[in-house]
Amino acid sequence: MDSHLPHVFAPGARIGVLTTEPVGLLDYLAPEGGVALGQLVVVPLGPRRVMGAVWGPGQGHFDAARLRPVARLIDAQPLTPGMIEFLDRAADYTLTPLPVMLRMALRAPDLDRPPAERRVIHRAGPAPARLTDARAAVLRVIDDHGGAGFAPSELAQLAGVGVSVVRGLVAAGTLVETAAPVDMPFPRLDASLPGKALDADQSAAVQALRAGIRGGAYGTTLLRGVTGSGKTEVYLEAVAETLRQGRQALVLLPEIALSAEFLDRVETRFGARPGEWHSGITRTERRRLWHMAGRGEVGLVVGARSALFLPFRDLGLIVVDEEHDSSYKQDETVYYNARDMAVLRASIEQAQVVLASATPSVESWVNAGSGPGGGKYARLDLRARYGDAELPQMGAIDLREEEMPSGRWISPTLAAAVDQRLGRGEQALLFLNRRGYAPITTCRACGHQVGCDDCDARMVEHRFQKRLVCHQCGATKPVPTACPACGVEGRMAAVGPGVERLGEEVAARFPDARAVVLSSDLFTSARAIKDTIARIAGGEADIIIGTQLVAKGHNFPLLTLVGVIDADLGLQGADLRAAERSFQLMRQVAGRAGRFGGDAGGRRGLALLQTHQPDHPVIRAILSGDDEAFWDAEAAQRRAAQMPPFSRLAGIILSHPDQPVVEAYAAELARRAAPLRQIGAELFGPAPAPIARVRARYRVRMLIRAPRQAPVQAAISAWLAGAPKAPANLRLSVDIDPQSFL
Ligand SMILES: Nc1ncnc2c1ncn2[C@@H]1O[C@H](COP(=O)(O)OP(=O)(O)OP(=O)(O)O)[C@@H](O)[C@H]1O
Ligand SMILES: [Zn+2]
Repeated sequence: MDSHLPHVFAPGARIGVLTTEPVGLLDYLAPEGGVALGQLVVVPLGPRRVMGAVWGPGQGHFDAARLRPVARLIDAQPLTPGMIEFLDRAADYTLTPLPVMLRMALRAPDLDRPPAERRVIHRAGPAPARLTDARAAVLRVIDDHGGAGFAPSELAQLAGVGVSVVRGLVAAGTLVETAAPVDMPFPRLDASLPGKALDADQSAAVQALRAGIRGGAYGTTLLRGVTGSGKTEVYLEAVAETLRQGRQALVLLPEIALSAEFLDRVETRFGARPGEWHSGITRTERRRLWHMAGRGEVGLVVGARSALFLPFRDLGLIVVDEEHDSSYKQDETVYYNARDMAVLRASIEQAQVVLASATPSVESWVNAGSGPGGGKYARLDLRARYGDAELPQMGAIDLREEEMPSGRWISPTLAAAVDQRLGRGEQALLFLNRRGYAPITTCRACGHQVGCDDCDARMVEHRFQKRLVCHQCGATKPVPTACPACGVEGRMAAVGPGVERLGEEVAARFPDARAVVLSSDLFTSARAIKDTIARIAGGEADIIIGTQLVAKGHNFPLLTLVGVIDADLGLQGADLRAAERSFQLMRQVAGRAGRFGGDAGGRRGLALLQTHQPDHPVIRAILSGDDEAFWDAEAAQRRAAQMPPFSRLAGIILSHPDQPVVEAYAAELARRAAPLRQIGAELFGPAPAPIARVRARYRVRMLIRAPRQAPVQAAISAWLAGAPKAPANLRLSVDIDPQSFL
């Protein structure tokens, strides 16, 4: 933002208002009393009234006589100039229309309504004597959210009942309706409470981060530390320093909805809980946090990727924990990577970024390295686990040499290791990154595999739900008893394992063990998963069977064995990140083992990888423990192949219900690619996407590869601006820095 722009506009001045409608920026007249830059307003648009934000002086290309004044101001803190610049630049970078970007930043309920109208429902007494299903559903929602307040209509909607049911429970005294303690500030976090005593690596890292924060300028640091080394402890000290400077901090976590443990740690360190921003919070909380971020009345926000678009008043620190995690990339509506947008936002706000990981992305590794392309980020290392906990010992189980009857996936060697832990009262985790019962349902008579009607995907049997489920579109159907292709009865068979089936095998082999299957689809709420994780940590299970849900960040003190059922699962993909992803996932899941050292009564953990390819470079790298060599080799390969971060990629995804229509249009686009060639970019495709049909739409992809410094966004804009009009119902998305190539 140019610093000479006025920050207040006099009454009647011509101003530019960015609306949340597709028309985007329009000129209006500043209202009586004037208006500040960034002020949220309601403006007339034709017969309607729409929301917008004052984005700067008017553009001028609009007849002054026809200008209309702003209808009214919204009672919220104006967006800061930094926020405006961030949204502008994020829109440019991701090639997202600016109004869509603004809508993302205003994603808090009822922003344009005065707060006085808010009424909320809380639990007040015991369940009524007459407890209908509808009433029980309401109480379940309220109890699942641990006492949070709901608007009556929101509560009814979440419970899938009419508002009258909620009113009935209020009348019965089970619930109470009160005026909402509207948008209360969050309790102050007390940074002066003592932190933990730090070891040498931790202290050195904290010193460096503190210095950066005190400097008050932009900087990004890769905080690399093996699992259990205390990265969290270190960045909490960076949060403390930020709070002491009077600025706000944001910690992004993958799977935040599940991270009860993290919130407890914040409370222990700072005496109060942070603001939370993720899909599991209520509308009331969402609205409150949005306003408090803008007023500077929440010191620390812990959130999912979209928390990056909160209107912080003065953001001094952004931590991206598990920075390599693919959930930071949003692959719909707005295609953005929260890690990269965090760096952008921090550079505008003069803030510090901490990227924390035991297994950084190759991009961050290169940026923080001393090799070609490096030097952009600082790097700090925590080299050992905290205290006397040791990293787990790693081993491979060569499945070619194990006796594996069909329908069994736990090798005798792994089973023996599990038995040993059971005998010692320790826990074992069996990891299989596949939800459901079996990935394939096939007919033994004709070989037909049951697929989704609308997608090019097999349907996955979920025995717990008694349905086949498409993991692309979510469609379900009953498991057929007769083959849908040849009609033969009784020959349908489940092929391959999912976690549910592995659960069956565990029950049969270890009948006395308490086993629990952890997979997101087996739980009805985030809270239910959280509770189960807490119970596991408390020792209420002997064998945990889980998908990647268990790989992330949990501390299970009794867990000393991790068995990876199929270490080959992720190795095959043609994806440029297949090796990297497998490596990260297996390192992370292995890192759950033996996190508590001798004085906690624990032993050194063991991680066993079942594989048919013990000599595969990724498996060898994991076994050897030489992570640096692995990343250096990955980076060298990317460089040789001119792949990111040594070049830039953009994906173009087109879809349409008719295959010839989308193919013809894509071919036409490809013929007109001169603006891309002008910047030295190459265009690959169009080609059918690897999943060529999703939700009954045919999908075609193109891939653009450009030199690192080339203005790829501008070239794509010019290219698409010169394209012929798209056929009706065609969808085109641009994915800058794609993570998924499906
Ligand atoms: N300085 C310290 N004093 C006391 N306990 C510590 C210290 N540092 C770390 N710990 C403890 O060691 C365990 C691991 O630390 P932490 O969770 O911060 O590691 P991490 O590197 O973030 O782990 P991961 O990457 O596996 O999530 C935790 O139980 C933590 O409380
Ligand atoms: Zn489908």
